Amino acid sequence: MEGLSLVADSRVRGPSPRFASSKCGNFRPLRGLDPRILAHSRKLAPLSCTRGQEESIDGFAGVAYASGYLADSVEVMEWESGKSLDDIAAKQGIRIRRSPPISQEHGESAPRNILEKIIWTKDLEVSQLKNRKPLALLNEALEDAPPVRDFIGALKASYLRTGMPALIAEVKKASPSRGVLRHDFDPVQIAKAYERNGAACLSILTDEKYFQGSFENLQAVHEAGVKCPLLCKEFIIDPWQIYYARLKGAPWQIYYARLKGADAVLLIAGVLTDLDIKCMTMVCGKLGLVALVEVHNEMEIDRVLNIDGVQLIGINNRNLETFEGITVVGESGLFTPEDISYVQDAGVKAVLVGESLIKQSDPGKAIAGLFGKDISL
Ligand SMILES: O=P(O)(O)OC[C@@H](O)[C@@H](O)c1c[nH]c2ccccc12
Repeated sequence: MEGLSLVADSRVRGPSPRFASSKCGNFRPLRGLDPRILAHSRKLAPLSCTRGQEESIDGFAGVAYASGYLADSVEVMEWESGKSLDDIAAKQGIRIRRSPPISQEHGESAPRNILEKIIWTKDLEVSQLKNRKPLALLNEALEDAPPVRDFIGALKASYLRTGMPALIAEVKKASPSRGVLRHDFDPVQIAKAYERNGAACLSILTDEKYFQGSFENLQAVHEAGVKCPLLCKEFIIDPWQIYYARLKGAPWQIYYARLKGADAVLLIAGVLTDLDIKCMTMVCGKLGLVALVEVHNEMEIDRVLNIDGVQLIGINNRNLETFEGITVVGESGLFTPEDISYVQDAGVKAVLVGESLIKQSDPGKAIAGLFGKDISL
């Protein structure tokens, strides 16, 4: 994220009764991995989902719920026993509400911080896009999707080659906190410059409203023949978005052009519950994508380390510890070779950098400045 400031204003509070009342059917079919809503949106039987019934759920749900341990997870059981979703999220330290409370008396109606604001916008966007491109279509189109590239493999190879943290260079036009970072923004040109100058992977912002990114940028970079694996930098709140990231386009276009997709997606632990992350990681695995799971504090680190299948963690605070078997990415606010050494000494094997590169007149050449040496050789 843009840093801790995004969530700094959040206060721990009790669950909003919005979801408590959702037991009575008063909820919107937008919540990403809530099984009841998933079932609702796909016109399937609601979640008294036993293992036998999961067989009848195809596509995403077939991945996420085919596994008994998910259906039997504490979160699902809590949900079934009437606990509100906000309550479950709050217990995990998540203070971001997925959408505005239904009425004032059910909680503050204004977003508490910029991250919450972004998520509320995303919630609406996804619901609209979902109607236009239903999951079933995307799932079908996956058969023609191009092969994915090995995101973690590229990071490891770069680290071994240079002895320095591998660089995930971010193609980022703007951010809510910094405004427009670069006016003459040509995503393909920047991506190619990053690649030429030693980036191991690229991160492409796809959020339009707050970061002025787009899925078209992702598509354009891939189609331009950039070989670096691509991270789709999106606020994922719904597994549908993972399919969309992978396909990078409307499913019908698949029949006309062989589109190439993202190789990795971002999952933000400050927004997603453990079950969300578990399910989405499974979906990623099924689609051949890697999930970069982003954490902001120790509680999130603890949560994520307890989730099976997480291979890549992005961390913004600097109290890094050793995470065996997991590649740690140091994210955000890196400007100098000293910053790179600092996170390297703390144990990261990769860094994710946007602003300090994108603002330079030549973002590609800026890589050598950031690392204190040419890492393209
Ligand atoms: O521009 P910076 O400070 O180098 O940060 C890059 C990247 O870490 C940041 O853009 C980011 C990290 N996590 C995110 C989630 C969504 C959008 C953006 C982000």
